Amino acid sequence: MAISLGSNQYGKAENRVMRVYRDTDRHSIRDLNVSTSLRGDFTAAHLEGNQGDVLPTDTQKNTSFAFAKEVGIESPEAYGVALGKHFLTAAAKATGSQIRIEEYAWDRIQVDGQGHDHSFVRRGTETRTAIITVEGRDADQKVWVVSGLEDLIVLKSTGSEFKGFLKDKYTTLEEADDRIMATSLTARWRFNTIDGVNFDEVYDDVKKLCLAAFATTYSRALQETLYAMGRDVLEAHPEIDEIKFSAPNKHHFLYDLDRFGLENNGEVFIAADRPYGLIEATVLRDGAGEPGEAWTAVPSFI
Ligand SMILES: O=c1[nH]c(=O)c2[nH]c(=O)[nH]c2[nH]1
Repeated sequence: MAISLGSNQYGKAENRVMRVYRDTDRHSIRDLNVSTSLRGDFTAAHLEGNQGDVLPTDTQKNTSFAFAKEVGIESPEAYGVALGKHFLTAAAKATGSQIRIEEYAWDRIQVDGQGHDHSFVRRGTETRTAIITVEGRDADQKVWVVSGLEDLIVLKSTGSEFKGFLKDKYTTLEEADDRIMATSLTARWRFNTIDGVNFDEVYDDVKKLCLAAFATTYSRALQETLYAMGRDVLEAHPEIDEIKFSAPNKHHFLYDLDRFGLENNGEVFIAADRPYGLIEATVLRDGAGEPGEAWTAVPSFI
């Protein structure tokens, strides 16, 4: 029985390329998920174990990041065309390349009606939540309302550091004076009353206050930013006794472009997936009323 190699292609999937344009204090960002693949005559790799014609997927990854700097990301299409053409010159046996790009859309965080210079919110990702717990009946009846939001994705391209931390023999993390800080925020806030509360208005305002605190707090750690958000919410809303946050630290690592003779002054980052720091905190009012059963229906920390 004759057996032969059929269609094949290979490449690097899901390069998470973050490009920051920081020529002025008003930054802009392009956030892409880039997958590259090459087709052509790669028979020798499949049949003979010969890699002589194979431009490694690792090189394709590096090129995706290097091009974010060298070519820039004016549009995903223009960047993709440059990348796709390049691979056909770099790999002689390639007869075709395909670059698939997903772009994540970010809006500037609005602070006092103005788009912030370096703080962004991912367009339309968050879910609003509400957990209502009722105990007993008649005069003894108790109602607890916990409102919340999930997956409010925010990023600031400067105005964040992390340094002076405890170090031991396993510490390798470098101190960061200026880093990207990003998280997918979950928050839940517990009301001390339901009388006369306009829950829609409160939701909008809590979200606005959290975004503004994220944007305007110079952050020495995500912990400090969460506390600032909680403080601002409790100060503005006497009907809320407690707010809990869960915030994955969505790490963005500077991509090492020195190796290709390119400078990277905080412009090209790889957005890491896992592992991530998970920072969680409760901010509560002095003399906060008893939570009763309010939190029992709420999964994990919050
Ligand atoms: O904001 C941060 N908080 C931490 O606790 C921490 N730990 C870490 O490695 N990076 C960070 N960043």
